[in-house]
Amino acid sequence: MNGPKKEIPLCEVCQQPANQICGGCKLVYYCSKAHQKLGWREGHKFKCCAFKVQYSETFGRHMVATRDIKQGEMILKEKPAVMGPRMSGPAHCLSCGKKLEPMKIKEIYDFYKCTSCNWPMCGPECEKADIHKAECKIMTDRKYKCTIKYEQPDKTEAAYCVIAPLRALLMKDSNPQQYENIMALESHLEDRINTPLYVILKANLVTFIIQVLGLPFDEDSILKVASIYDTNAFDVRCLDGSKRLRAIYVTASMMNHNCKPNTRHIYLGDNYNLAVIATVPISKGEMITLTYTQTLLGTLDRSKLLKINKCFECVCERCRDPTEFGTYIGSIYCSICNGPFGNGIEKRPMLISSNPLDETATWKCEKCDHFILSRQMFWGNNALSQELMKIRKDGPEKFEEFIEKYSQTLHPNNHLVLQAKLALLQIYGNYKGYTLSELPDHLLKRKLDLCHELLELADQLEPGWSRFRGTILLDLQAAMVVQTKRDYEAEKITKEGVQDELMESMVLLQEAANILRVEPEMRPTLEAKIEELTRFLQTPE
Ligand SMILES: C[S@@+](CC[C@H](N)C(=O)[O-])C[C@H]1O[C@@H](n2cnc3c(N)ncnc32)[C@H](O)[C@@H]1O
Repeated sequence: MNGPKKEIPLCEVCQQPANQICGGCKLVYYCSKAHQKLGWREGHKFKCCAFKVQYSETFGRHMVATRDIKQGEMILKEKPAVMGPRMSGPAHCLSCGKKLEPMKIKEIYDFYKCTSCNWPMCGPECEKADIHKAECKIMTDRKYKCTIKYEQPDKTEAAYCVIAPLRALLMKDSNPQQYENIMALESHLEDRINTPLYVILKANLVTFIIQVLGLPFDEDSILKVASIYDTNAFDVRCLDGSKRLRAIYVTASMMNHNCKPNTRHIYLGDNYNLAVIATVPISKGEMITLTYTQTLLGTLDRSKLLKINKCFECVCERCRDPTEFGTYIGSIYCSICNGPFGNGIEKRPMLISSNPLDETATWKCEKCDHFILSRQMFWGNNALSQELMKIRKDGPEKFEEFIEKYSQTLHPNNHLVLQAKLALLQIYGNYKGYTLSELPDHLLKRKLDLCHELLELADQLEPGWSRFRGTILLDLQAAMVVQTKRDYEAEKITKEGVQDELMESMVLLQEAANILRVEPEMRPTLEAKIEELTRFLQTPE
């Protein structure tokens, strides 16, 4: 594994190498105390540390803006306190987290293994990486050898569940202050202790730490660490999805959830530093929030996930609104109003929850007396999501069929329809045989319509500079450029018309670039697109 490149920080004031970090925001450096004072007077006092942590009975600890925060501002940048593989999954390298492929060793296929503890790794460099040293020594000293071997592609290995907690526990000696910080995070162990997962962890994780490794921890501390991960860890992702890690960021852990969040987060560099970015302007005193779940789920599903995974009941504005800001994302059409007697002219009435904060509440028609029980809604949702999950993502037909098949029940913004539309958005314009230049006119129009529909929804549920809006804008402008070219070739628009439409695309592209350019891996794509469109604007032929 190549070690991360070390960038030398530069002084905010004189741009010379600097070694003093601002203690408030930990984002900027100075070469001296004098320049720190100067930098503060010259404006850093308005930018520094935009939040504080407060406590309330309802929300526990939570982050609040200490000043007005601008859209797109980086509120926090933080190193992971501890990082490890997810609970289970196919074989991954314990050092860099990369998914492993087997190789042929003495006529059989297997992974490269650490020569000391036998855990699958990328190779000798990862085996020697700092992150793996302490755990490797303990396992080796206790003569423990990992038994994972290649059997079939993508076989899920449950053994990974011990590594992340072990790393946190080992910090008690190696970094006691950070260990204390981690142990002071919310755990919800009391809520989880009797769940099937924790019964299993009691058997294997606790046994591994105490009996196999002989470490001096009690059952409670071991399970508490596992539960702290479950409550606070971020699922670290890399763009190509080849790494499966989770990490705890102590300060970012203070961010509470909201179903219409005002931040998004990204991971920077090989060290997976977390950066939190304001997606909308945040006023002084407002809570700084992120989403712990997916915004494109209805309230029934979101609240179920939050209850199971994060042990709380969300009562945010969206959860209290039976229409979810007028999107009706969790609703279905009323089968009576829309049945054989529906006139098809008026807005078709929907079933909405009679009390969205109560998952057992009935779902009632907005117009007539028809209602269904919440469990019927759950069953319906479950059955259709199972059906949707089974659709292979190798072509658009089955997704289009799904939308058509349920069009009398599921309205265009229903969350199940939205999942199908998101899949279509990826296929149209990207998949082989469906690239933008290959799309026939009617499918190019379909792609444009999908972008507009999803953008409208994003404006309600993930407004501003969310990644969701950024990627749809990027998709939309690319499709618009192709449409413009076709319209010009078909002599549907004049040269002036081309210029107008391309300018419109450029505006969208600029907005997408504003949103996405903080993500280092997006920069080359954005630059190439801007250059291409600029060239095209100058010489449309
Ligand atoms: C990552 S922690 C956030 C910090 C936490 N509030 C604390 O005091 O340590 C996640 C936990 O915070 C609480 N929490 C987060 N968002 C919440 C919300 N919107 N309403 C109520 N509790 C929330 C839940 O207990 C959740 O499991």
